[in-house]
Amino acid sequence: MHTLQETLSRRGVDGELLTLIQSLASCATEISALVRGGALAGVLGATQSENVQGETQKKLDVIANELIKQALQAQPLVKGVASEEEDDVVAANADGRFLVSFDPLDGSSNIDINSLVGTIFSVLPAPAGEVNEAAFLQPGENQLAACYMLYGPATVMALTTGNGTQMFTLDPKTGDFILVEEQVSIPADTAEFAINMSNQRFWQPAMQNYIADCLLGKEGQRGKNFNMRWIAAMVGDVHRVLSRGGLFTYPQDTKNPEKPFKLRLMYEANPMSFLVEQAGGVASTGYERIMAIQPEGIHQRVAVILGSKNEVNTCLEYHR
Ligand SMILES: O=P(O)(O)OC[C@H]1O[C@](O)(COP(=O)(O)O)[C@@H](O)[C@@H]1O
Ligand SMILES: [Mg+2]
Ligand SMILES: [Mg+2]
Repeated sequence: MHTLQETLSRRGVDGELLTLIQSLASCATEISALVRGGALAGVLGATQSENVQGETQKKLDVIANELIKQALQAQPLVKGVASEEEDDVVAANADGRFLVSFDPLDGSSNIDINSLVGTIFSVLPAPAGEVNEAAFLQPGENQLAACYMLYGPATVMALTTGNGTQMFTLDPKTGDFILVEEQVSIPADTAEFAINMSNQRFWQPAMQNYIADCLLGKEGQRGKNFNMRWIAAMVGDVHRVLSRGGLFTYPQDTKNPEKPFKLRLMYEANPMSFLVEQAGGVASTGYERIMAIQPEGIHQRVAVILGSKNEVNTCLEYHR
């Protein structure tokens, strides 16, 4: 049994980064307890407010955001934070070395139906000078660490500091995250895809054709039958991909011409891409590697295709 701290020390992770990751883990432990309390913890339902993206905030979105924001502002190593639920960058400590972007509660539509939700973090180095939006606009390749916590039947954390992807499970008795997998490895081949099929008529031809060929199964040119899953929480879908392989995508669509992409680069696509690549998978928009994108805004959205290497590469061939 190795705790998060023991594991990161043994792996030679920089002591300050280790301290920061422990703060992130503590936030997740608190959110996990609130999620478990459900209606009894007063965390279900919506608020009257909208976030910067025009989405109605759930109570738990706001509670998790405040909890994480306050914990990170109190952490001397953190210079600033950017959150899905904050319009602008929030300054923390001028001497801090790290910038943290986060999705406090991913899978918001699942909260009230007692289904999977999670939290996603991305850690970047803080440049010298003022903390403003420009400081955060670094490609995903610059990430020092990325992790998600999934509040499911068990609370789990997938973490990378750029040397493989590790998986931990929260021990409810001690409150420690315990190492359960030292090197996650996504199988290169899969017969499972994850996409919101209700948007099918709005996809671009490349994705239409790729999914159509998967659906033809054994009789089609792919020559095998595919299974489909959709959790409606990226944390849940990516966790399945890390656990048993698969292809997950939220592609470009024309449903709302002002919003051709759904997932956010800085606190969804980039950290998940880092975790997937470090587990041997691939993460692309269809046309470029997600982690190579030069961001233009903290709430920027991108198309995401990630998961098992050979399957994602097959999907990318349809985009060429
Ligand atoms: O409602 P849809 O179209 O199925 O979208 C589900 C997607 O939206 C998200 O829930 C967006 O994240 P938030 O819940 O943090 O806004 C993803 O986690 C998920 O993959
Ligand atoms: Mg999200
Ligand atoms: Mg969210």
